[in-house]
Amino acid sequence: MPTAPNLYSFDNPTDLVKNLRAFIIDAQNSSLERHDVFRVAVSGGSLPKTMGEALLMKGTSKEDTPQFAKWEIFYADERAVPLDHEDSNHRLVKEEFLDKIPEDMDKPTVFPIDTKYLDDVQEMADQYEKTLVKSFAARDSVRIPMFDLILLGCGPDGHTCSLFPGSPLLRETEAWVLPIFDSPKPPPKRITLSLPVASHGIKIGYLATGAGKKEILQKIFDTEEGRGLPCGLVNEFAGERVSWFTDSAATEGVSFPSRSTL
Ligand SMILES: O=C1O[C@H](COP(=O)(O)O)[C@@H](O)[C@H](O)[C@H]1O
Repeated sequence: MPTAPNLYSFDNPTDLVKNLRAFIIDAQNSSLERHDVFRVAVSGGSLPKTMGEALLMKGTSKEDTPQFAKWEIFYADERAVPLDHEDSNHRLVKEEFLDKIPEDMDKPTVFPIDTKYLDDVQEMADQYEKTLVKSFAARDSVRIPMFDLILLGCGPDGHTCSLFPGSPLLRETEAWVLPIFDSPKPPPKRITLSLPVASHGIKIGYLATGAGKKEILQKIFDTEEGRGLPCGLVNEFAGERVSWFTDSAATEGVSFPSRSTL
């Protein structure tokens, strides 16, 4: 029976960024100790900017510094658009984070979608799953890949990755990566990690800030209905492995207990 997720609520953006950084570096250090690689799945939306700010802060020691040469970055979801398109999650991650890594630091290995398959999202999802199989199954012979860290966002309707409320995709138990042909939020064609994979990280971090997230956080943390939304399901399956990084504007009115230190 998984225990409850951690809900962190910070009074100012600096504290949030510092704590998010500590959370990511801690996940990195234990992964490198365990298997000398750090496999991370990242989302688009509001996450890449804050993730960039957190990771590009100067470290105070080797233990407090990202070892990007050992990082493998995958996408928790991606839109079926060219990599430089304004809707591309990869473009966001590149502009907000990858392009800003100082010259004297190593660069992570990044796995964007193969844009050869923009017109065939089923094939795009299958090919992306093969990319994951190469990195995970070959080394660990696993049934469901376990990322060292999954960084997620929460839409105002409770969607996470590109798993939307009420979607039949939420019932998937076998596939690792799924195609979406008719996303309720544009663009319609996307690929996404399936729910079993998205909730199977050693650590899972959510970023949800601002008054625009207030209603949905209240629903997810305080109501039965919210526990059935995609973000609520990740909370339920992963329990204490999930940590939410939020601010006071987003948690105003949430009864579920929050903390302001890791
Ligand atoms: O469509 C998407 O939205 C979610 C949530 O975005 P946010 O801006 O509300 O944080 C995001 O996590 C996902 O990657 C993206 O494709």
